[in-house]
Amino acid sequence: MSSSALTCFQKCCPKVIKHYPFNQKTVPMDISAVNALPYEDFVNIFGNVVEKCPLITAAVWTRRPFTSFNALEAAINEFIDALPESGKEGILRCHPDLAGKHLHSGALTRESQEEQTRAGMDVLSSAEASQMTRLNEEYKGRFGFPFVICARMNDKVTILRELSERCQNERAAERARGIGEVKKICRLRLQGLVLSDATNKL
Ligand SMILES: NC(=O)N[C@H]1NC(=O)NC1=O
Repeated sequence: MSSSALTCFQKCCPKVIKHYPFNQKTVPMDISAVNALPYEDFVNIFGNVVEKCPLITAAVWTRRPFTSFNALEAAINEFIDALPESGKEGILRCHPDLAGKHLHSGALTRESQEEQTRAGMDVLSSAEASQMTRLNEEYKGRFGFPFVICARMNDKVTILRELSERCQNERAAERARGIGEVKKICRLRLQGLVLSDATNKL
């Protein structure tokens, strides 16, 4: 972070600054602190609100100033909605499998690791783990992109049920459904970084 931006950010949000660097967990900042961030810091902080898609964050930076948390979220969602279907599928392909090999090897992003662990993906019985692997493969074979669901809004029972049911859908419906889940994941990740609008109007 440049020194002028750091000073500005310190003024805006003194509680957050002690948590620098930002790739670690931080106290949520207010929207004026978000608007004061230079491009590099903005991408460092928000680059993974859509899993492994910092391009989205980089593009959305040009939409500042954001009037509120909801405006920031809306800018991200509008960017996603404007993508061609191939771009939306690309976003889905950036997501790791639920309960996949990377969960146990520690190769997931911090956010994904936390979400999957919270949903109990790391403590599946061997029967559940085999079912998950089989259905994940079936899903990818049918659609050409991985099954995506907001793990923090589900548990292992609902995830397995949804995975099994959604394998039966049409590709376009599943693409739209997966993108809807990406937006839910994004909203929850943003809530960990930015104060919500009740406390946060410009
Ligand atoms: N495949 C998939 O849904 N992955 C994810 N879902 C979620 O909430 N975090 C993820 O990494």
